[in-house]
Amino acid sequence: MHSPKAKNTGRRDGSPVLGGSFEFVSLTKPVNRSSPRHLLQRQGSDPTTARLRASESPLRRRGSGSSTGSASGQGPPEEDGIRLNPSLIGISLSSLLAIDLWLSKRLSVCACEDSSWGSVRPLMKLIEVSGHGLPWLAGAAYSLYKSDTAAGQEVMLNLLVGLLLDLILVGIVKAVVRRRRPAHNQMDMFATFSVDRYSFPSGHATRAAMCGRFLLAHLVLAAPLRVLVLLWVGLVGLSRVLLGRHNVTDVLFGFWMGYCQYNLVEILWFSPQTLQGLLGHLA
Ligand SMILES: CC(C)=CCC/C(C)=C/COP(=O)(O)O
Repeated sequence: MHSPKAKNTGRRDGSPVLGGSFEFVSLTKPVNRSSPRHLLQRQGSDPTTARLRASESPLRRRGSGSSTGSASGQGPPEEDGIRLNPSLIGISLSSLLAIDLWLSKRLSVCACEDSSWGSVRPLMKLIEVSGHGLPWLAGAAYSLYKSDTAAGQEVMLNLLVGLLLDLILVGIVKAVVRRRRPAHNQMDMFATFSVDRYSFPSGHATRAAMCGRFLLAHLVLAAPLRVLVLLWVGLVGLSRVLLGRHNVTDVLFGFWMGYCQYNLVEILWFSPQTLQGLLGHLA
């Protein structure tokens, strides 16, 4: 009788031949072997997923010098064994990541002057400046200084608070997640912080979403101007991907985060009384 563990008579590349005997691999227990076949399974049988894991995983990037066990012939460590169990969430996440990378690469048509839409790059960079933190901070501070009504000062002060909060929160998430910017990005942005070498989430997208909501809620704008604000928010997000600065998920998460940040600004809202109290404490 054939044993399920009978010698593999598959092809040289490790794939089984129809009619030959098959080896059964436990999906519930880590396999402690390091044959090329199992290494392939560990990377994901789909070559795209395998490549993605190698290029995306921070563990692999940061710990390239660390032993995975397989290279030293000791077999994969426990952690790798766990990856053998393909959960639905795991598969969905890697598929989403694969689509994200593929789509982002396809859409990065202004990543450099030689790209297919390279001539539009200056316009995209102009949109980038319109969503940069510096002009927004300077604009809000100037408006606060120039405003001669209490209501105007209150709104501008809270916009300033929101912008600072945005810089801090985005900085924290970028430093924690540490997702590198796409390889095709040219790092030629002006005035960046060190965390801005990371791409998740897009700071421009969070700012655009938060400021967009802020403007719509606190400025009395005619309908065409409201549409323009929404259009600007969308264009800032799109330009991040077209310029090759971000992957699509960086921008989508950025929009969501910026949307939530506005809620936080509303919760923290500084009234003139709170402000006077704070200033009184400081004086
Ligand atoms: C120097 C100041 C005040 C802000 C930096 C703004 C900036 C360059 C953010 C990076 O945005 P992305 O994450 O969208 O590339």
